[in-house]
Amino acid sequence: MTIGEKTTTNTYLNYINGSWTASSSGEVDKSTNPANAQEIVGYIQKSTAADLDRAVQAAKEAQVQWRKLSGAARGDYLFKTANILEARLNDIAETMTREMGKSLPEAKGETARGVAILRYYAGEGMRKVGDVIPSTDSEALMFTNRVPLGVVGIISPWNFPVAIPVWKIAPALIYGNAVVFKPAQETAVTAAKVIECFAEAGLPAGVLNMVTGAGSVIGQGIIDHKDIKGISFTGSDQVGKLVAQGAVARGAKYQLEMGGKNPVIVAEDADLDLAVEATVSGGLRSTGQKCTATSRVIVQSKIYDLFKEKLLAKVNEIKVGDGLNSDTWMGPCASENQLNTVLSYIEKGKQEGATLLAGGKRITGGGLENGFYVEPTVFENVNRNMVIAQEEIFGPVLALIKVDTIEEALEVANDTKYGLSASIFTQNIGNMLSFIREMDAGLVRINAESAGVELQAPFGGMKQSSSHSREQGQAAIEFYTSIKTVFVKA
Ligand SMILES: NC(=O)C1=CN([C@@H]2O[C@H](COP(=O)(O)OP(=O)(O)OC[C@H]3O[C@@H](n4cnc5c(N)ncnc54)[C@H](O)[C@@H]3O)[C@@H](O)[C@H]2O)C=CC1
Ligand SMILES: O=C(O)CCC(=O)C(=O)O
Repeated sequence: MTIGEKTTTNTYLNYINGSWTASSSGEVDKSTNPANAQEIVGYIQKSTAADLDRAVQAAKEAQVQWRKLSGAARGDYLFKTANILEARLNDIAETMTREMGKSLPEAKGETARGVAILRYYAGEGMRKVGDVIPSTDSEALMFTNRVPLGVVGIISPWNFPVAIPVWKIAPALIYGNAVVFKPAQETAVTAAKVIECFAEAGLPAGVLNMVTGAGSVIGQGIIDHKDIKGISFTGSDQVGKLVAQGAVARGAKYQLEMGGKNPVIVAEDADLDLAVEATVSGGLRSTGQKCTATSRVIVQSKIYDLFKEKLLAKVNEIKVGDGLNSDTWMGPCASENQLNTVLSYIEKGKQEGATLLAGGKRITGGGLENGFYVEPTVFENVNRNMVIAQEEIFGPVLALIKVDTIEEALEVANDTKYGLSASIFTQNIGNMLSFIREMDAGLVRINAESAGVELQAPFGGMKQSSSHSREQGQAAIEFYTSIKTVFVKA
C-alpha cells in the first residue's frame, strides 16, 4: 500500500516512510474485544527491531526537510488531519470501544478531543518561539530561538488510544520533529486508523511512522535507539522507570506520565450531590482506567454517613455492559490482565480488613460472560496504609477514608508516592486556599472531578506521577524543542 491508501482488510500494517508495510517477522498479533473476547477487532503487526530501525532511518531523513518548513506550513498538515479525523469520528470511536471497552459516548468525546488538539497545535505553528533578551553589550542583539530535537519516539498506553497519541504527535510535528510512534498493542487498530488520517492529509513520507509490537521489543528498541533524541511515554510506573534509565544512559531527552492515586476530599460544607456525582464520574467512568481517576474518597466524619448513602445509591444505579449499547454507563476492563489485576486488589482490600460496601466481583451473568466485566466497587474502613489506599488499581474501585478535619484530610491526601490530580468539594474559601497551597498534585481541582484535562493547559504530575515535565498546551514546547540562545554582533 502507498501513502493515502486505507487499510481495508482487518490486518493492519506498520506505517513506515509513507507506506503501509508488513513486519519483517511475518507475524501478527490479534486485537480482541474486551466486551466479548471471542471477537477479533483486527490483526496487527508483531514487529521486529529491523522494522523499527527502518522507521527511525526514514524519520531521520525526512526530518531534514520537515524542520525547514515554516510553522504555518506544518500547521496546514495538522489542520487537514483534524478535518479527516473529524469526518471519521464515528468509525474511529466505535473501533476504540470495540478494542478497549470504554462507552461509545466517551470514545466519541475522546476522538473529538483529538480533533481539537490537532487544531490547537496547528495554530501553534504561528505563535512565537523565543524572546529578545537585553544584552549588556549595547551593540549586540541577543534572543532565544527553539529548534526541534530531531527524531522523537512516542510510546503510548491503551486507555486513551486517540487523545494521548495525538497530544504527543501533534506538538512533536509542529515544532519540526519527525516521529516514530509505538502504540499499545491492545489498541493498535485504533492507532492505525488515526495514522491513516495523517497519511491522507499528505504528510511527507517518513515524517510520521508507526511500528506496532511488543513493548519489550519495539518500546525497548525506542529507548535504546541512538538516533531517537527524545522519548515521550505514558503508561505504568515500572516501564516509565525503564524509559528514564535508558534515556539517561545515552543522553536522550525523556518525558514520563505515569500513575496516580488521586484523592477527592469531601468537606462537611460540600454540596454533597455534586460531590457524589463527581466521585462517581471521576472514579468509575472508563471503568476507572484513567491516570487521573479518583480512587481515594476522603470524607469528613460529620457528613460521612449521608455522603456514603448517596454515593451507594448512585453506584448501585450504574449499568455495566458492552460500551456499544446505548444504555451502558460502564464498559468492561480493557483486558483479561487488567481484570485480574483489579480482582486481586479487591481481594487484597478484603484481606487487609477493609469493608466491602458495593460490588467486588467479576460479572459473568446477563450475557456478559465472554467479557472482562467487574462490578463497580466501594470499600470503607480503609486506612491510609492499606495497599488499596497506596497503589494504583486502574479499575472501578473507590476507597472511603473517614477523617475529622481538613488538615487531616490533606495529610492523608498527600500520603502516597503519587501526585497527579486531586479534588476538593467545599464552599469554604479557607479550605480551598489550603488545598491549593498544600496539595502536592500537578492538577488541583475545586468542586470538579479529578479526571478530565483541558487540552490548552499544562498536564502532568508531581512526585512519582511524572518526570516533572508537563504535556499539552504551550507547555509541550519545553519537551519537543531545545532552546538556542543567539548572540549577534555586527
Ligand atoms: N498513566 C496511565 O495513563 C496509564 C497507566 N497504566 C498503568 O499500568 C498498568 C499496566 O498497564 P500496561 O498496559 O501493562 O502498561 P505498560 O506501561 O506496560 O504499557 C504502556 C506502553 O509501554 C509499552 N511497553 C511495555 N513494556 C515496555 C518496555 N520494556 N519498554 C518500553 N516500552 C514498553 C507498552 O507496549 C505500551 O505501549 C495499569 O494497570 C495501570 O496501573 C497503564 C496505562 C496507562
Ligand atoms: O483525565 C483525562 O482526561 C486524561 C487522563 C490521562 O491522561 C490518562 O489516564 O492517561
